[in-house]
Amino acid sequence: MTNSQDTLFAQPGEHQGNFQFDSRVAGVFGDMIRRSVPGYGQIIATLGDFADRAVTPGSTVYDLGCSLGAATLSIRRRIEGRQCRIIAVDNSEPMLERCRENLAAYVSDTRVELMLKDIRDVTFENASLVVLNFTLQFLPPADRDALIRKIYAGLNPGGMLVLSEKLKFDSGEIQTLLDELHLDFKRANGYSELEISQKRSAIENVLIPDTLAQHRERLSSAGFAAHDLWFQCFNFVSMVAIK
Ligand SMILES: Nc1ncnc2c1ncn2[C@@H]1O[C@H](C[S@+](CC[C@H]([NH3+])C(=O)[O-])CC(=O)[O-])[C@@H](O)[C@H]1O
Ligand SMILES: O=C(O)C(=O)Cc1ccccc1
Repeated sequence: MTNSQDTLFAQPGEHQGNFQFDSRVAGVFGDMIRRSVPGYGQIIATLGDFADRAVTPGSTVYDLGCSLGAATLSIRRRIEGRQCRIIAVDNSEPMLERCRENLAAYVSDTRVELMLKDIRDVTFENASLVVLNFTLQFLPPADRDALIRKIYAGLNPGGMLVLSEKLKFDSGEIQTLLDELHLDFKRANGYSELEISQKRSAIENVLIPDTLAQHRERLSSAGFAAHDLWFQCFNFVSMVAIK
C-alpha cells in the first residue's frame, strides 16, 4: 500500500483553506491516518473479524468512503469463497485510483466494484455488512440521518453496520482531556506543533463530529434495535449496529 510520509502541513502557511481528499492527501494517506487516528490498525484488522461473522454467501458488502481500500482489503481476505461482492465507494478520484492499485496487488475470488460517487447516492441491496470507517463525520450533519436510514433499509436481517467516528463530548473537561491525549498521540508519532495546528485548522469546517448520544439516537431511530461501542481510544470510537 502507498505509504509516503505525510509532511503536508510541515511548512508554515502550507495547505491553507479547507482539507480536501486531493492527490497530495491520497499520496500520503496511509501514513497520515495511522499516525493520526489511535487504534486505526486495530479497527481495520477487526473489520475482517466482523466480516467473517456477518457476511453471508451471495450477499453484498459496502465500504463507504473507502480511501485507499484498507477496510475492503481486510474484509476481502476473510470472505473468500462466499460468492460475495464488495462495493467500495469514494468521491475522490485520486483515492479511488490508488485503491484500485492496492486491490490489484492481491489475488482474490471476490469481486470488488469501485464506484467514484457520493455515498449519499448509493443504493443498498442485499447487504450483509456496511462499513462507514471514519466517513460519516465528513457528511453535512443534515444528511447523516437519511444515509443511516437508507443503510438500514438495504441491510438483510442480521446484517451489520460498523461505524467508526471521531467524537465530540458534552463535557468541556472531557473534551479537553481527550483532545490533549490525542494531540500527545500525534506528537509521539512525530508530528510537530505546526503540523498539528495547521491540520487542525484545515479540518475544522470539514470534519464535524457528533456526540456518542447523537450516534446512538440516529442508529435507534433508523431502526437498529441492537447497537453499541466495540472500540474506543480517546476521542475515536467504533460502533456496531445489527439489524
Ligand atoms: N460524500 C462522500 N462521498 C464519498 N466519499 C466521501 C464523501 N465524503 C468523504 N468521502 C471520502 O471518505 C474518506 C474519508 S477517510 C476514510 C478512511 C477509510 N474508510 C479507511 O478505512 O481507510 C477518513 C479520514 O480521512 O479521516 C475519504 O477518502 C473521502 O474522499
Ligand atoms: O488528524 C486528525 O486530527 C484527525 O482527526 C483524523 C484525520 C485523519 C485523516 C484525515 C483527516 C482527519
